[in-house]
Amino acid sequence: MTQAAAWGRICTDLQKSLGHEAYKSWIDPLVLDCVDGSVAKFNAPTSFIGRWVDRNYGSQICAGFLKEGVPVTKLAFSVVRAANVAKAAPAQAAMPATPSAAEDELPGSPLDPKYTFNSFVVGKPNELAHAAARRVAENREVSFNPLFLYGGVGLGKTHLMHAIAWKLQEENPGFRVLYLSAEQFMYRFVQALRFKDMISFKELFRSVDVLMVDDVQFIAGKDSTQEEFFHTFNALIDQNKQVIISADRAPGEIEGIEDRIRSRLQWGLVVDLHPTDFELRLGILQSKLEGQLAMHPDVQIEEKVIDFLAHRISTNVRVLEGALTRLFAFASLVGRRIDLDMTQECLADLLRASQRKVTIEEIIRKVADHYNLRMNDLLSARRARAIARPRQVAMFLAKTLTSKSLPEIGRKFGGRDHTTVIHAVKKIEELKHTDSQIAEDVELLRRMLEA
Ligand SMILES: Nc1ncnc2c1ncn2[C@@H]1O[C@H](COP(=O)(O)OP(=O)(O)OP(=O)(O)O)[C@@H](O)[C@H]1O
Repeated sequence: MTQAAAWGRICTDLQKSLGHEAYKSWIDPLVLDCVDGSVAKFNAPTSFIGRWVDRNYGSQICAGFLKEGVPVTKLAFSVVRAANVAKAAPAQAAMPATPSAAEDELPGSPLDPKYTFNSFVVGKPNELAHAAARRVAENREVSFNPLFLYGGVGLGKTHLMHAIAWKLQEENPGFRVLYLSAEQFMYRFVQALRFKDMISFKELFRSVDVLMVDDVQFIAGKDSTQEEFFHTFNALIDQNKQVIISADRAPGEIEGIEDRIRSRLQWGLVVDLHPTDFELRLGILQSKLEGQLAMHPDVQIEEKVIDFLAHRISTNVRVLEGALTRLFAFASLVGRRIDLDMTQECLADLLRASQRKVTIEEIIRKVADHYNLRMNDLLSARRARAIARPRQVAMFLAKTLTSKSLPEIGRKFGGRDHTTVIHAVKKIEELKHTDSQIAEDVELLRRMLEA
């Protein structure tokens, strides 16, 4: 089987799962160059498209390759400008030029049809950001200007931005809504400078009804781009045109931007998307599960897997989504039902990476609380069983839940020798099999510490 044929079939699946619009905007412009080891190398018309695909569809594409028997774990993108893409296409016969051409005509970034308010799951951590986004999208009156949305990686900023853009266009046909990344803003600006076309650039950006700039932290440290952005921003706000900005941190925390810009960004409403909680992750997984089940009707999944994922993968929603995609691709490939064993086997790397880092201090505190002791008791030289046993439990947990060496653990427990730690670990290993109370205590503490 050739790589091109495999990629062709992956494209067919992607077209079905993403829908025509998203496929045309993001996947169609890519050309598979080759698969080199575990890396699939693509040519893309812009680095933005490459990064977007990697972030949003990377795990789905890797899962597609896996299903085709090609163990790809990473994607790499080289920028090949529109005119050269077709020439540089050994693996894909015909390369439609539409998206790159379209990109030249339209200054905005394409919107993903999947990112709507309907598909956005609301929970406590994002309810304010969601409410503000809806208000701006549904109200004709400009209420907060600018609306500044910020939050950590993969928490749904871009999803909300696209949802606003879709809603604005739906409610106000003919409205000029311009959505683009800060990187694209810079790219347009540099092009305008290069081709001495600043007048058209300024006219274009000042003629929109709504300007939406994603990932604005990108312009930090880029002085001329900032300057131009500031003028565009001011001109639009002065005309009472809505401006919506997103970033990975609050305006006050973006280093490398001028104070006047920072203060202007804070004029309107600044809202953040907090890290997800268990309930929100569960809700998101359940909504994404429907899509996976529709795509893989042959695959069955045990309900507790969803709970397990929501519990264990708390880093960000993109990783959570990627985990589900990978599980379904794997299950469909091997024809097995998704249960906890398969989940742990298939997602071992993700689960390891998202495991919370537990510190020895936390362990000592939790164990002391659990046995109604003071932390100092565990660090002391006292040998009474009521203190020595909990101390051994704490040492055992320090060895199994952290990557600290035996001497380091000994030092943290009141300067003990590493042989004392070895003895404690062995003792608790034994007692776990013979003393059900100890086994229960260790399990309970482990869960509390890893939660
Ligand atoms: N509340 C939510 N409901 C449904 N899907 C969500 C939610 N939050 C995030 N997602 C999904 O998680 C993925 C990542 O979200 P998105 O790209 O919007 O994150 P981001 O905050 O813009 O990340 P980055 O900081 O990397 O730019 C997307 O597929 C998005 O649909």
